[in-house]
Amino acid sequence: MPLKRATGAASGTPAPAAETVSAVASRVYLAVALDVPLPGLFDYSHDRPVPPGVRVRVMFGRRAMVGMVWAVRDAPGVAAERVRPIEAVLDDVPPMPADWLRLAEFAAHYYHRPLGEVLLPVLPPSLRRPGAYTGARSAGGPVCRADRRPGTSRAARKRKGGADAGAVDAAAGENAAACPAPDPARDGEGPVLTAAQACALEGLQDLLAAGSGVALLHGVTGSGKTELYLRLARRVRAAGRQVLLLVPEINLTPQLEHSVRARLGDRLAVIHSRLSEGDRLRAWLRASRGQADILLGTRLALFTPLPRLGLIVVDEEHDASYKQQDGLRYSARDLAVWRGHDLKIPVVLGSATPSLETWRHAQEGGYRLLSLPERAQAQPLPEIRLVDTRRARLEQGFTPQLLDALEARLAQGGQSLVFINRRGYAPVLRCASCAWVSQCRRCTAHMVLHRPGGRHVLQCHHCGDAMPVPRACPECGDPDIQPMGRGTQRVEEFLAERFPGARVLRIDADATRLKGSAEALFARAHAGEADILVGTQMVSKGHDFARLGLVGVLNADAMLFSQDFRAPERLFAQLMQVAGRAGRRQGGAEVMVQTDYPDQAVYQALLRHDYQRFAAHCLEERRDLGLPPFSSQALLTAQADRVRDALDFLEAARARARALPEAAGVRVHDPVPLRIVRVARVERAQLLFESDGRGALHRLLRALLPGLDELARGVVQHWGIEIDPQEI
Ligand SMILES: Nc1ncnc2c1ncn2[C@@H]1O[C@H](COP(=O)(O)OP(=O)(O)OP(=O)(O)O)[C@@H](O)[C@H]1O
Ligand SMILES: [Zn+2]
Repeated sequence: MPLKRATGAASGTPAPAAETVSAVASRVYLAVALDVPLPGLFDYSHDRPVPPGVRVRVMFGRRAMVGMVWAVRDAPGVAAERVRPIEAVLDDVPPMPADWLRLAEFAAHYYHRPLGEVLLPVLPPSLRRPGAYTGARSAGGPVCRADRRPGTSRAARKRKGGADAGAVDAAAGENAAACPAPDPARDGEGPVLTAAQACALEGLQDLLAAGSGVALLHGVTGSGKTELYLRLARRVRAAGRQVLLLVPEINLTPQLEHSVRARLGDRLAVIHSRLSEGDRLRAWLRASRGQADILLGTRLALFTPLPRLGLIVVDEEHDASYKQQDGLRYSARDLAVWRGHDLKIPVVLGSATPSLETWRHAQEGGYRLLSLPERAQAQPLPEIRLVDTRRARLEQGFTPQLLDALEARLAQGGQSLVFINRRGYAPVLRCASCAWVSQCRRCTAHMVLHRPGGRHVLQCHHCGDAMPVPRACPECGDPDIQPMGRGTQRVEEFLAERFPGARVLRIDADATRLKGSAEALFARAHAGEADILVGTQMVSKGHDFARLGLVGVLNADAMLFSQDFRAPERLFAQLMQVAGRAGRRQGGAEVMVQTDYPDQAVYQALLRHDYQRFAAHCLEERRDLGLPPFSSQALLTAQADRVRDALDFLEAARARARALPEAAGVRVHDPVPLRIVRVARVERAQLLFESDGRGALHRLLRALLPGLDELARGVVQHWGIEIDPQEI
């Protein structure tokens, strides 16, 4: 949050243009939300009322911006002659619906952010650019262009015997009769359900019949959760309602999109951040006009208006990707539960390894627990082995046992996956004579060695800085500088050398940077065009690889000794998920986890595939320590040139918080520097607030936050607040 936040009055409207002053008397005042880092709403005037949820173009200072009308006011919050008129009412889409406005209002309130920072950034980019709107609908502009895409023009729809644009728009209302009945030919498709699936489906149908409530579908990997989502979606659609299906990763959308299309037809829209602006707008319009029955997407799809919404499904609900990590730091899972509650519609959370927050709700009866304890195709869960690396002779990080297992799979023509959650070639470069290491100039982090296409470069994963690899040690001149440790690229190189006949395919953030490349790589993996996959967490979840029989895990111990209290929970989930990719169609699958610490509780629970015991153990520990889900947390973060300043600011904030009457029942910890204290030359620190009850925490923040700008001025560059932080 920048420092220049207007304090006090909600109105921060800049000085008026001279010609507006005389017109003031006959005007209506509008409270407009703008995406600027200032609290409150901004007053503008117009010659007639504009309903809430309509976008308007306004001048803010000298900048033209798109804002959203929040309310019509009787009188402005500042002197009437200072209020500027709006420039235009953007009527290319109907006003945002009331339930959408409630969701945004809740998010702004709960995450302690200005309304404008929620309402506008969640819209498709073309609806927020002041230059994009070109007058009335018929005059063109992005919405009009999106509507005229080849094949969906009015004429094309007429040719297909479909409705014209007006009729399709009408379907956007509550009018269920306007959506075609599901194609009966598709209805019978799909496998015969297993007994557990049938039982869970019954439970889910009860939820639909009841009209609302949250269910946790706890199903082991490969238990056929997706099948149940599809069946449920079909029922909801048959009742004329829409379904919102959330997935954590963009890369999981093609697989699910394919299943949805095959089973439910084409009234589907897909939204994620890698779409082109045009495609994103088109999908948003189809969903918000009610022309799509199913909306499939990543976290940002949660904020799509859906006029007939009847069900929300959050797949892999435990996944950290549901948490937005910048701007409005919201949890799409938590907001999905809120939206379901607000609309009185059911919400289904699915996972093999539910978050402890969700698990606790299910244990205490707040959520309905439905279980799929076995795999759908009668395959057993893969056998897990811990390979002790303490006395092993390692070859490039691989134990002989893992190499033998890879060789055996290759001989059988099976597919294997080597999982290492570290991209690049090697995490650091080191000089053998003077112990120089490749340090980022701008961050307290090492520069990672990368080898794109055989070239060597050093790259910082925190600030993006890159530089060529020095020919010799910059400190002592010794040419013997060596990569230490390994990442996916080095593993790929080693395996290709070690198993010359094998097709080795690496899938990580670097290999999938170009648009469409992820889809192509996953398609090759699914088609069995690779013998050994090398991948990061990107490959570890959700994918239904048919031939994968062996999973080898390198470097799992890196997460064991993290300071973060959620580290064991995350490690366990990650290992269960990656293990779950193996043996989904044939038996005899195995998972080998290399570790120096085979006795650790997390590995012992993994051996037994025992989520429940592990969860019970973690919850007990959390209860004893007063950690979430038994308490609520918020993090105040500060960024400054020097960490001392960030800490001083947080110390002052802490003193002020403790002096407030609202501090009763809230634990305010000591400010601490972040583990990676400097990123891009900015130093960072944080202060943790914790309380047994959510209410007390939020009351304290509401009393404290408005005064912090004053404390921050001249001391820190930015401060921010994060509610329910996932990383501490
Ligand atoms: N009743 C069934 N009979 C036969 N096959 C089924 C049945 N239900 C699901 N399947 C198949 O089982 C496989 C695993 O199902 P699915 O991918 O839905 O599992 P999942 O529970 O979502 O797993 P994960 O948590 O690993 O994502 C899929 O190939 C699916 O087509
Ligand atoms: Zn850096």
